[in-house]
Amino acid sequence: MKIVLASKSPRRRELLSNLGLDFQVIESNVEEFSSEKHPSRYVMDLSFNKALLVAKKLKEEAIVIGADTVVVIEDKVLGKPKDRDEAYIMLKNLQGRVHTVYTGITIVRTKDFKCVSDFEETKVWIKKLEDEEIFNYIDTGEGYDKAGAYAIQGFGALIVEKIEGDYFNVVGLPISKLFDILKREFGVRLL
Ligand SMILES: Cc1cn([C@H]2C[C@H](O)[C@@H](COP(=O)(O)OP(=O)(O)OP(=O)(O)O)O2)c(=O)[nH]c1=O
Repeated sequence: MKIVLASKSPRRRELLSNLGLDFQVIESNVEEFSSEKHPSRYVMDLSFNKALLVAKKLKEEAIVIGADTVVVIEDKVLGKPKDRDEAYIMLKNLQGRVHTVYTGITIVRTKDFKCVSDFEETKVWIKKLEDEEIFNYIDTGEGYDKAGAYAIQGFGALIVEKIEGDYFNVVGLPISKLFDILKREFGVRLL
């Protein structure tokens, strides 16, 4: 069965490639908007929009995977920072505290448009940071296209104290949950 990743994220691509999976990438370029208020429903809704848009364009039989990641602190949902000031505000808010990373995933089968959505959540503790450290971190440039303005897989590893839950979920794709769904709901076995 052909597998399509509906994402422009190089991280998601790399995580799937690491598993030796043969798949195609088609960006969805969908507008990232959802009226859902709860983070878990919000990320599932956006992942659904991404996967469905790509699935509708395909002529052949395939399984399409969409995902969306946000950082949530108290009731605030943080996406990607639009500039340096916003990155600073996000990191200042995250430092010295715990937050939750939510990733929603949706799998759509083009044959019958069976859709399954789920989400994963991981708690992340960021160390207390001096302003100088925050600015130096922003200057690495790696946080701009990442939810919450940091990348745990890069220099961000230096500012993370600990996590509770799936690491890959923070990077943007909860691989273990994804394969459970592929096996259970679509009969796709990878092991
Ligand atoms: C918190 C965190 C997020 N991220 C990334 C994962 C996601 O790619 C990104 C959140 O943006 P998303 O909107 O989820 O994804 P995207 O725009 O990169 O790609 P697409 O919509 O095409 O699938 O933040 C990290 O890489 N490391 C981290 O530590």
